[in-house]
This record gives sequence, structure tokens and C-alpha cells, in this order.
Amino acid sequence: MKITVCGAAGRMGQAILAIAKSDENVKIAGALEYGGSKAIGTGDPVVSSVVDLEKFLSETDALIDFTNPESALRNLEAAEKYKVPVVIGTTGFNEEQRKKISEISKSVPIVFSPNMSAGINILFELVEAVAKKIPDYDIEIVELHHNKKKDSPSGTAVKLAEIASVSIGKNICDVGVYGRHSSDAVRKKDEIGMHSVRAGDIVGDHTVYFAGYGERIELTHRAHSRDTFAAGAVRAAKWAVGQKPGLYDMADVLSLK
Ligand SMILES: NC(=O)C1=CN([C@@H]2O[C@H](COP(=O)(O)OP(=O)(O)OC[C@H]3O[C@@H](n4cnc5c(N)ncnc54)[C@H](OP(=O)(O)O)[C@@H]3O)[C@@H](O)[C@H]2O)C=CC1
Ligand SMILES: O=C(O)C1=N[C@H](C(=O)O)C[C@H](O)C1
Repeated sequence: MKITVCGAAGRMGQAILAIAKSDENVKIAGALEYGGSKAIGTGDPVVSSVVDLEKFLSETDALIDFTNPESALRNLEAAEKYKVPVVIGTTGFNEEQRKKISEISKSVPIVFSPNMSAGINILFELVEAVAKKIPDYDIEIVELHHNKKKDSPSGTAVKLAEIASVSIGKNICDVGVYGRHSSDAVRKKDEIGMHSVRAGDIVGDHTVYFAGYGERIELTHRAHSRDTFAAGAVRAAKWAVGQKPGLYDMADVLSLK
């Protein structure tokens, strides 16, 4: 199977290329970076400019994108033209951009997940189950990431909050609270608080707290290495080839549904 990776010189792009190189069933058709990147012309495989994306798409079975929301949408539109399945690992999309992804998924298979690790996708299920059992407990989410991360809260924390809110019959737009800094910040009944720590080289930790009187449950996932996300992305790319057009997530890829 031939893949093209967008964001090839980034933290995730590098991890994905390393996993792909060690997989005898995967060939790297393209390793692409934005036009002005210093990485172009360097590396093994040699990094090319995303300006030439269409040339690479004509010989690609699946595109993997770990860039930023604006670039990811442009890359996705090109993939749609060539009917190439896409794995989107990029996070930080707004509502309008998410709608666009959903529209494009009517003509190509898209695996869209803020977190490609198996463990986090199990955590999604655990959070749903616990929230449904104790809907009156206070829910707070804390995520920790490296000091270069652009979006906050993390895409994974946003998804955890969406799952928790739906599970207690609420809409995250109504109950989501992003950090607290006020002299009048007493917690309201159904608030779901989200808190971001950015420090050092932390790969990615997520904890969901369910707190009641006299006790609390803490559900934590810690990524030790980006290899867990990279292996998930390559697995998703293999899975996406041959699927019908549609919007899928890692629960589909991992057969968790
Ligand atoms: N779903 C998951 O499992 C995971 C998702 N992520 C998400 O993936 C994204 C990338 O993370 P990370 O690798 O750490 O970030 P990096 O900033 O290290 O990498 C992104 C790379 O994409 C490049 N880029 C920007 N625009 C384009 C374009 N149009 N075409 C090709 N390359 C482009 C950037 O170049 P430049 O820096 O020069 O702008 C950079 O090299 C983030 O949104 C992050 O949250 C991260 C880990 C796991
Ligand atoms: O930017 C990162 O590094 C990560 N981003 C993803 C997110 O925003 O949820 C997933 C992972 O935690 C690492």
C-alpha cells in the first residue's frame, strides 16, 4: 500500500514515516511539507513541497495528514479530487471546518480522530460508561502536552468533553468551561471544566475526573511515545483503503463499535 504523509517534517510526520519504513506492506509515495519549509529536499525519504500534492496523489492509496486545520482542509480537497482515502490526525478544527470534512466524506473515506492510540479510544468508552452511571458527579478534564503544542484544549480533551456531556444529556456548548480565573468562579452544577498544561516534552496525558462527596474516580491515559499515534495512523490508512466513502473514526478501525 502506498501512502503520502502531509506534515512530514513535523513531530508526528517523522514518527509516521519511521513506522511506515519499518512496515514491509507500506511504501511511502510522498513525504510532503508546506512550500517554504527548510526540510524540503532533505531526509529519507526526501521531503517534497505540498505544492506538488496532486502529482503524488495520482500514485497514492491513502493520504495521512498531521499538519494544521487550514492545511488539512486544503490537502483533503485535493485528495477528494483523486478519490484518495484520508486519515486526518490534525486537531483544532472549528465547527465550520468540521462540517466541511463531513461533506467531503460523502465522496471519499475519511478516518478522522483526534487521537489514534488504542488506549484513548478505550478511554472514550470508559468515560461514556462512567458518566452514564453517575451523571450527578462533577466532571473535569485535565490534559498535559509539550510546550510546542498549538491548540488548546487538545482535540482529545474536546472529544472527551463531548462524550461526557452527551452521556449526561447535555450539550458541551452549554456546559463547557475552559479554565477558571475569576473571583466568582464557583462551579455550577453541570459544568464540564477543561484545563490545559503545556510543559517540556510531555507526549500527551488526559485525565477525566468524576468527583462526588467523599470520593472521586480518575480515569487517566498517558502516551509514552508518539509511536502509539503513528502506528494507529498507519493502521487507519490500511483500513481506509477499500472502504466506502464516509466519516469514520478509530473506533471503526479498531472494531470497537
Ligand atoms: N490524532 C492524533 O493521534 C494526534 C494528533 N496530533 C495533531 O497533529 C497535528 C500535528 O502535530 P505535530 O506533528 O506535533 O506538529 P508539528 O508542528 O511538529 O508538525 C506539523 C507539520 O506540518 C507542516 N505543515 C504545515 N502546513 C502544511 C501543509 N500545507 N502541507 C504539509 N505540511 C504542512 C508544519 O510545517 P511548519 O512547522 O513549518 O509550519 C509542520 O512541519 C496537530 O494538530 C496535533 O494536535 C498530534 C499527535 C497525535
Ligand atoms: O499535539 C499533540 O502532541 C497531540 N495532539 C492530539 C490532541 O490534540 O488531542 C493527541 C495527542 O494527545 C498529542
